[in-house]
Amino acid sequence: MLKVETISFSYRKNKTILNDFKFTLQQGEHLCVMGESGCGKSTLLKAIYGLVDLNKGKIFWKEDQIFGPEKHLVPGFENFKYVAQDFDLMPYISVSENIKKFLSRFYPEESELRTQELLEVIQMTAFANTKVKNLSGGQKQRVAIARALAKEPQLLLLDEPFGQIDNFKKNSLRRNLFSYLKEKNIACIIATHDKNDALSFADKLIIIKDNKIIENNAPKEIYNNPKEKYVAALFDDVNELTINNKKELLYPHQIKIVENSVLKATALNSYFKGSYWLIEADFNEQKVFFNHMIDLEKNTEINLQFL
Ligand SMILES: Nc1ncnc2c1ncn2[C@@H]1O[C@H](COP(=O)(O)OP(=O)(O)OP(=O)(O)O)[C@@H](O)[C@H]1O
Repeated sequence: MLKVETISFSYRKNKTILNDFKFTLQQGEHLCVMGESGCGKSTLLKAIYGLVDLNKGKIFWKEDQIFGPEKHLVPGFENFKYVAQDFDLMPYISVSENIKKFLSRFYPEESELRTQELLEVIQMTAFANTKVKNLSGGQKQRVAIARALAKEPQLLLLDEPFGQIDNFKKNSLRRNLFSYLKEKNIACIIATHDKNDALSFADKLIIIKDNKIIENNAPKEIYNNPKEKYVAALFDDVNELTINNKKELLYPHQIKIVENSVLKATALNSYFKGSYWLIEADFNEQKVFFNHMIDLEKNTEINLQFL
């Protein structure tokens, strides 16, 4: 189990990046970390892996304390694997060889089987013999994940793991990888901007704002009861409306057009989203965004209902 005990960290004096961060994670659990760019997601992963020296607090994995480079000369904690945004692969050898480098040379048959298994997880079997230098950014990212899994870690730290992968591949890869991790009971912490990583695959979600953890809960709870616009906006376009002198946060799917209502609005723009349209409208001089099956002409008068 991971215990992050009230840690603080800054790269420079007077600029705290992680301010009193505190949370736990059980073996096999998946945690997503979200927050605006520069809020400290990558720094948190580095701190957990032992790549920085904390100003305050302690981190434990089970009974072992994780130390930074001052006390632990070989960077990184041995039971963890960290896939950073720059993947650090060996460019002049093949995809298979990159994975095998991390497996035992003394058991070539097992090593081959394990490599095949991991190639399937990252959907790169067809590229087994391709040199890494000839891969795209997204393919390199997948090889880096496979390499991190070669010697099964107890905790996998992933920084924007699908950032360079196209949507088509991303969804099936995500399903593959996270079910593989669950099957092997490998805990995972993912720094991400992608709500799908959090909503569909994480057991827990942490949200960072102004260098502090402002949410730590099940993703569904945070999504359904966002405390503030910052939180809701990580998931979707969000409307912050003043209704009867009270501020309300509504996602676009929580507003719909009805035949009659006292809530009058005027359509301004329609944006095609594939299976629906996102309508921008004026509601009492406030902008509202909501989903609708068809597009609306500019200046169409509409009646709204808030769900
Ligand atoms: N090596 C460093 N030295 C000094 N400051 C740094 C260093 N690395 C990051 N920072 C600063 O620390 C803050 C947090 O950076 P970090 O990379 O952790 O953010 P992030 O949430 O992962 O961002 P993104 O979503 O854009 O990847 C930023 O203000 C960044 O400029």
